[in-house]
Amino acid sequence: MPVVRTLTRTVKQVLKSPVCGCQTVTSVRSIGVSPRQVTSDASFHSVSFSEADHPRVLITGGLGQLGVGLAKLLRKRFGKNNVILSDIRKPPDNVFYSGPFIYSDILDYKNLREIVVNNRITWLIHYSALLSAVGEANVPLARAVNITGLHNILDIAAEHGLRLFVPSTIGAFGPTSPRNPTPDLCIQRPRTIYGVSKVHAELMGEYYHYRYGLDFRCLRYPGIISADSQPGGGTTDYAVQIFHDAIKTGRFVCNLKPDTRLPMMYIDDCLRATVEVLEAPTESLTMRTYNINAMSFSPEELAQEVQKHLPELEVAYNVDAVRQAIADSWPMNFDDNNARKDWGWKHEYDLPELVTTMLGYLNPERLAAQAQA
Ligand SMILES: NC(=O)C1=CN([C@@H]2O[C@H](COP(=O)(O)OP(=O)(O)OC[C@H]3O[C@@H](n4cnc5c(N)ncnc54)[C@H](O)[C@@H]3O)[C@@H](O)[C@H]2O)C=CC1
Ligand SMILES: CC(=O)[C@H](N)C(=O)O
Repeated sequence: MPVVRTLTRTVKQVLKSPVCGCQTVTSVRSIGVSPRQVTSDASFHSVSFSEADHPRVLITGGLGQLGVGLAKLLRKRFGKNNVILSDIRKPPDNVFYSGPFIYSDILDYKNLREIVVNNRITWLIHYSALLSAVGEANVPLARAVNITGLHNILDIAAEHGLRLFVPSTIGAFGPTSPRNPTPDLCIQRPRTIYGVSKVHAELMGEYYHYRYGLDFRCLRYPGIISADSQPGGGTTDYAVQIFHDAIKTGRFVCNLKPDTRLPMMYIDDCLRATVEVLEAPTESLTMRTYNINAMSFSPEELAQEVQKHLPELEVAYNVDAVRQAIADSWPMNFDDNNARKDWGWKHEYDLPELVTTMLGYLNPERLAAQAQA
């Protein structure tokens, strides 16, 4: 009975929480006899009113394709020092000097908890993961990072009353899911460790939400395309590489078949969606995991669009069997009507806009001028 009372109290506290998610709740790991227990009212600093206005954000796995861009966006909104990037890799100079950075291995529960406590974190954005292709190449590591790491994140978020964002992916669906289009709720039987771990994250996050009142928010991202950051080993990476090769060598060898259609999105739309769902009023969220989408195309269609700007571009195909099998099991089109209806999701970049923007950004003259500035 005391456990039930604690949980009921926890849920009530969370429901009463302010927008920044600055409430403190009882440790989930402490529900048993965990030595990791901290008291629910542990408070090491007094928080002034103006500081409490903004969330204090920690981004895990922040040195990958998406983290640095998200930190930049959030720092503009909440102030440089309110957003901490973390990773297990060494940050390049430009990242290190642009705002707070901290080493954090998500497999180290105590270290993670210390960072959250010492920095009075209120929003946790959990980007650490091994993506689809690298995950298949090292299943034990993918299982550890994507599943054990997530357990640490969930417990710390619940224990400290954080608002938790964990991205999922089109890869959370499999060959038995409806593929054209794929709705939010349908069969999910992915055949990659990456997909399995993301379905696990969706379900565990939702379970912690309903069981412990955790403010869990999750978007299923399509393949993300960015100019100033490199993808980390996924199946959709070709859609970034084509731009670099088109400009550098005028020749691109694609590792997927020409007609492999997948949902895709420009990074600015992805990061904006992330901020929007994080800021959405609780009552607008009828679900905790949403599909979001912008466009769908095949390598052939993308190449044709790039060739409108760079007609000399030559494209050849050398199919990678692992990536092709993964892509063939993923959605071709993504149904994101619930996100549009509930919290007003609207993409800004379609295929022509994406290609113009990517080529404009990677224009050698622009990059040279930027390097000199
Ligand atoms: N980029 C994309 O196209 C998509 C990304 N996502 C999700 O968005 C999130 C971010 O994606 P990206 O930035 O593209 O990933 P990425 O692979 O580029 O970066 C992941 C980061 O996690 C870090 N990491 C690995 N092990 C770690 C550990 N033990 N502790 C702390 N950090 C660790 C890596 O050092 C890396 O910097 C991931 O969860 C991914 O699944 C979802 C769908 C599409
Ligand atoms: C779509 C994703 O989740 C990622 N880019 C991958 O291809 O693994």
